[in-house]
Amino acid sequence: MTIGYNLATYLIERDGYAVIENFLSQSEIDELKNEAEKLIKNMPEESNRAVFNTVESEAKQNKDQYFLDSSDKISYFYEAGALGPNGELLVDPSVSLNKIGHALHELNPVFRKLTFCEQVKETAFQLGFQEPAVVQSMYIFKNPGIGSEVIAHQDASYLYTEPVKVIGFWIALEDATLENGCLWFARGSHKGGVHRRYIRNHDKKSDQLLVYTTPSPYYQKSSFLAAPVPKGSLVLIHGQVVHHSEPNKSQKSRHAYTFHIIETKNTKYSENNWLQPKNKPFAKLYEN
Ligand SMILES: O=C(O)CCC(=O)C(=O)O
Ligand SMILES: [Fe+2]
Repeated sequence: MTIGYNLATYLIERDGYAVIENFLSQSEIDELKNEAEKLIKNMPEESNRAVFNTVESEAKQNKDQYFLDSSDKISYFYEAGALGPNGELLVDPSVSLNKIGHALHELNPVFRKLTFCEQVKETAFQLGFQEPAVVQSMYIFKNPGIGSEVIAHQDASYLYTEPVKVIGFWIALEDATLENGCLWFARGSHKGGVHRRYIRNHDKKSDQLLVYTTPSPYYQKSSFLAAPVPKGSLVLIHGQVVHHSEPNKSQKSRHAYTFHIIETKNTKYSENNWLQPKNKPFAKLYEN
């Protein structure tokens, strides 16, 4: 590891994010990428395919029970341009996916092993987590030419606890560059509270199962700094820091594995969050 935990903790407090290079070795990267390839080979039948796009189809996504149901499954989310009206693939399967989620850390042995490894536990411990739980995980593809933008957001809008204590572990499995859609951060934006929330809709007459509490605030492009990182890097993302990524217009993919941990000690996990524990509590990081 090229930066120590004291520095990482300091940077997260100052900027809202920190990069730890060489968090994964090449063989660990290969293991995760090979496993993702196997998952692609097992993709669902046409009739069970869903699109994930944060830009055009907020409303569509809200209606989408598929998203809600993915919390305890290995579900596949496609790029908007990848599927025809009947779920038929319009592009090669290897570049069709936006992401796979949200329970890889529970259900897939390879992703489980990495998520609950000593290095991850040590990182959470150094960041001051006392009883962290892993709540969700995603394999993000950001495929060449088709990988869509992720609009500016705070992770705490989705994974709200009181008080707020959520950290994203975002691990680059390929070099993330300006060209292929690296992360961008509004430095210091984690200090201004949670700007809006994404919650379960209590209006049972509405066909929107999930809603934002307010429209997205306007975030000035000029306040964001790019965070290009080499493969193997861990980017630690404070739950309140505003971040986004551009579409991938390059010829190179930008695979990443990401998961989120919350503090469970002396916090309350919001019952309004889209993601709720089903049948069993969230997996405690130190006990697995
Ligand atoms: O990979 C991306 O482009 C966005 C990921 C993200 O927002 C997250 O992991 O919290
Ligand atoms: Fe995020």
